[in-house]
Amino acid sequence: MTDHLLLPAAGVGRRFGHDRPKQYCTLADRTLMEWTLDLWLNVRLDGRRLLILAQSDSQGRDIARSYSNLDVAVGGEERADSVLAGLEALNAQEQDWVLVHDIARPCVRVEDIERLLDHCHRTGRGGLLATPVSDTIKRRDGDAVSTIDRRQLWSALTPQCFRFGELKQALASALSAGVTITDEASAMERAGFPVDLVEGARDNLKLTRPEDRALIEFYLMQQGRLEQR
Ligand SMILES: Nc1ccn([C@@H]2O[C@H](COP(=O)(O)OP(=O)(O)OP(=O)(O)O)[C@@H](O)[C@H]2O)c(=O)n1
Ligand SMILES: C[C@](O)(CO)[C@H](O)COP(=O)(O)O
Repeated sequence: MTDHLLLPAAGVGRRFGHDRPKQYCTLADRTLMEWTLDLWLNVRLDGRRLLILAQSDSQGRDIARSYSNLDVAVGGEERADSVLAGLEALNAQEQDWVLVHDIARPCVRVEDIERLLDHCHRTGRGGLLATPVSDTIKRRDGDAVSTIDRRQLWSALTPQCFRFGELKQALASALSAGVTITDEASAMERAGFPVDLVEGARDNLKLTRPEDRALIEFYLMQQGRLEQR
């Protein structure tokens, strides 16, 4: 079996509110995209690496050209459409493993990625990096507010790692059924495939809102990847 990597990077970053997609916001001297691509250079994978870009994204194509062993595919309307497009472009063997990682998560730790991959290789079961919820969680239903027991609640991170054939089938089935899919695991759960959680570090933050930027810079400094200011 071979291990491949898909990097969804075809979003527009609406919640970040920038004049350009958030994957092109700069942290020190590099774009968010480059911080994440650089991190993955430290992960040994024997398969293909695919950066999934918006159709008209010339900046991403320019960046991709400066990385060896990085191919480009065109994404779709939603993240799940982009991942499915990436799987179709990958055209791997059914039993190959596919890691899917948000380009917007530059602080993921190599050791966490390796632990997830090792879990999948050892058990033959797919899974995802996740972190236990630490806040008290509320549900609001109209004017009614209630508290949800958080002892079984986890925040899903990426990468998420599943077998190529099963993931492609599960994602295609969910999308054709019109189901809203925000991560690969939810499509696999729906299809009845096993999904395991592998605890990952909480600093694997996704750049989503403007206030996340300073925290990601801090985490990059904490990890020794960005010079302390
Ligand atoms: N059609 C899409 C939408 C999102 N993504 C990617 O999926 C990852 C996680 O999605 P999210 O954080 O939601 O990014 P955006 O969709 O860009 O953000 P927003 O929802 O605020 O527009 C990002 O790396 C994003 O580039 C993608 O490849 N294709
Ligand atoms: C896949 C993901 O990172 C898991 O938490 C997340 O769902 C992607 O962000 P989105 O805002 O849901 O597209």
